[in-house]
Amino acid sequence: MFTVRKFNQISDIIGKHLDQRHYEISEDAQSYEGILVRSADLLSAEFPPELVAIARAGAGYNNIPVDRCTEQGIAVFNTPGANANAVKELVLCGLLLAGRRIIDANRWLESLHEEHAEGIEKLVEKGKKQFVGPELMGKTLGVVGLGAIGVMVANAAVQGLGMKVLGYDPYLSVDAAWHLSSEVGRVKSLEEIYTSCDYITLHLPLNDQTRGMIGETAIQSMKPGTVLLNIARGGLVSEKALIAALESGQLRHYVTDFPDEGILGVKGVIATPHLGASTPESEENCAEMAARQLRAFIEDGNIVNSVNLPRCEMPRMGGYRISVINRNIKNMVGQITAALAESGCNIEHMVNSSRGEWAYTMLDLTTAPDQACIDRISAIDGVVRVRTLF
Ligand SMILES: NC(=O)c1ccc[n+]([C@@H]2O[C@H](COP(=O)([O-])OP(=O)(O)OC[C@H]3O[C@@H](n4cnc5c(N)ncnc54)[C@H](O)[C@@H]3O)[C@@H](O)[C@H]2O)c1
Ligand SMILES: O=C(O)CC[C@@H](O)C(=O)O
Repeated sequence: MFTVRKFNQISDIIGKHLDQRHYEISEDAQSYEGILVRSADLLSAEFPPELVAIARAGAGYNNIPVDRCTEQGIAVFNTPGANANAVKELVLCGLLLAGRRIIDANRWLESLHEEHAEGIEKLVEKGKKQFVGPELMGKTLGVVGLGAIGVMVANAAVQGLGMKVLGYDPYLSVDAAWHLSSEVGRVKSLEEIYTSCDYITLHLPLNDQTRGMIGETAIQSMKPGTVLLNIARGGLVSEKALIAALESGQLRHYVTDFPDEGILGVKGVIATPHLGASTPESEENCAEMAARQLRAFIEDGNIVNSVNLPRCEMPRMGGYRISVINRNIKNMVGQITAALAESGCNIEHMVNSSRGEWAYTMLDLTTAPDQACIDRISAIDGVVRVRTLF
């Protein structure tokens, strides 16, 4: 029996993969092997020694202390693409809201309704000229980050809205490149996005490299009246520079899913309360993918879509499986296999993968290793976690 601690409301579909006979899903357990989380902040959380994996039901994982997890031998997973369509739709909505001044017009209508009991139709026709707003067709959209969401937004804007689209992503994956429409122009610098786009939308992770990337210099190099959309993470944009730019008209609108007390009420801000992934479809997709990955790792040691460990899968073909997380330094596999030989264990199957500074090995053994054998492997310099999976 395993315990999984849930840190947010997560779709009940997780029960399909983490069934009651083998898993207890708890909101307050103190000892647990797995975590399921959405946006809860775990950055300063203390983890129990039994914890082996955290699955983030979503794309961004800046709420998880990934480096600390790796040092403690905890695998971190996310669910790339599982909520991309929901976010794409919110971005398209943001483009339309900002382009056509729909929010201001709606507010005005509500005030008319409060002030006038009748004659609204005449007032509507007279007052509508204040809300003339440009069409999107023919305008240029810059997409920063061409991952699961960025590609969908870029394709929808170029193919469905008739916009010109420029995309920037220095780390574009082969998979994303395959899915990107050939009508989307790829640029090599952010400056090209800033200087040539009417609308700019951000779809990249928040990390030490990207925090505050949209600051005064970036905003000042944009076209006057640019609309900036940020459904990715609030920290990508410097609030001080943003507010000054909205006040001066350098930015016409800031469409964001990450409002706070600093920007709410500022003219030109169109905000939603972190609704990007809040559709039944994406909540289910994310929960299902997160639960499936958690189970594959807890029970079989298999790793798919981890953000800190290499992809590594080996089908179960019998035997006694152990898994090892270690630093990616020389002679680790040699030392692990030597420790097994010393304990009289025969290896039937083995797989080893590395990713940057870390490596992962799974070994299926003919006989169950005893505790002395596990201790011997754990004692190898660079090994941070050894698990028995039988
Ligand atoms: N508002 C929401 O509810 C919501 C929902 C999903 C995702 N998000 C946010 O959107 C982000 C993107 O999600 P995704 O599913 O497309 O992720 P993804 O991993 O598929 O794509 C991210 C892309 O950003 C690119 N990138 C990384 N650093 C970059 C840089 N410095 N400049 C340009 N591109 C860079 C990567 O190469 C990758 O292609 C997430 O990290 C998350 O923060 C928000
Ligand atoms: O869980 C959510 O509602 C938001 C998820 C979103 O921020 C993400 O990064 O995928």
